[in-house]
Amino acid sequence: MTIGKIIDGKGFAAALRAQVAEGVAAFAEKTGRKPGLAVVLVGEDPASSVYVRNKGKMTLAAGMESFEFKLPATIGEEELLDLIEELNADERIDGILCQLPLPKHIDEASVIAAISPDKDVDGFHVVNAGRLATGQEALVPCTPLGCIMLLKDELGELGGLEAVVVGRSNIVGKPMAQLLLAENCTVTIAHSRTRDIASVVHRADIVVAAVGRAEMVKGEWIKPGATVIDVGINRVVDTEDGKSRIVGDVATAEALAHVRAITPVPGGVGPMTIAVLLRNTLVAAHARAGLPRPEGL
Ligand SMILES: Nc1nc(=O)c2c([nH]1)NC[C@@H]1CN(c3ccc(C(=O)N[C@@H](CCC(=O)O)C(=O)O)cc3)C=[N+]21
Repeated sequence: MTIGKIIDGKGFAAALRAQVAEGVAAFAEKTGRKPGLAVVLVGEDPASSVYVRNKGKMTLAAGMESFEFKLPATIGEEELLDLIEELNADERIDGILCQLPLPKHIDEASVIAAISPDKDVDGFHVVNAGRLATGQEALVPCTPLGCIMLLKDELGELGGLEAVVVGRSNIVGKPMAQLLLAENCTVTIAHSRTRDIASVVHRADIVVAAVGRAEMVKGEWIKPGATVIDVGINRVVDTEDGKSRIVGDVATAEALAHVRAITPVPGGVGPMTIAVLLRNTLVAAHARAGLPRPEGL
């Protein structure tokens, strides 16, 4: 039995960050300032804290300015909205990311709506979602854009291919479907109410799994030769050694016998998300400075 290729998302992300760093240097040369990214973290979730720290490090490594705001979980919505207003008005800041999920007493939609669309490097604002859906220039959500970059690198032209996105979230599934459509794929979104999901997935040349359920997509669902992008990051406890590890939404070991190529977890889509965040911040900085989009990004 042949075995598929494992896509090196980690390596691709490192190359993208290096490319962003070059663009940052050129931007600083032209404008006399560095692009700036503000990350807002509400509450103490340890996994989120680690992730925010990594983002801060990589932001600095790319030559940008990093602004971190750690707020207590008890902060009121008004106070958070006031901070976002300050960040919107701060000329040093090109990108604002408010880490989700937020505590239950804060309305996420209101917080996202408060971020200036021009600084919305997550691409979560309805203005950016609408621009993406209507084919206008937009800030595009980092994870789906990273997935498209990996797919184009692996497959070249995507036009005419059958793509199935499993999951319909606003942050991954829906924008992923829009991006695949913009690449002229035939796009299906499957979800928890889809009937016979196995046979829907089996049609696909491209499968993007973004449901947040550990190893839910089985190997035999995959059409031979399909390319699989696994967006899931699920922490599971190993029944054998009791240690926790991270697995994707795809049963990778099974799928490997069927795929042309597949992203691993970890080391696949996750690192791309952060690299694209830096890319989006550089793109936002150019737009805010009235400069054309940096080439090749
Ligand atoms: N407004 C907002 N924007 C986000 O983009 C956002 C968010 N909120 N909330 C949390 C999720 C999670 N997220 C990850 C990004 C990279 C990795 C990553 O780099 N993972 C590595 C390491 C995994 C590990 O070992 O923990 C990997 O997959 O190889 C993981 C998770 C962005 N998020």
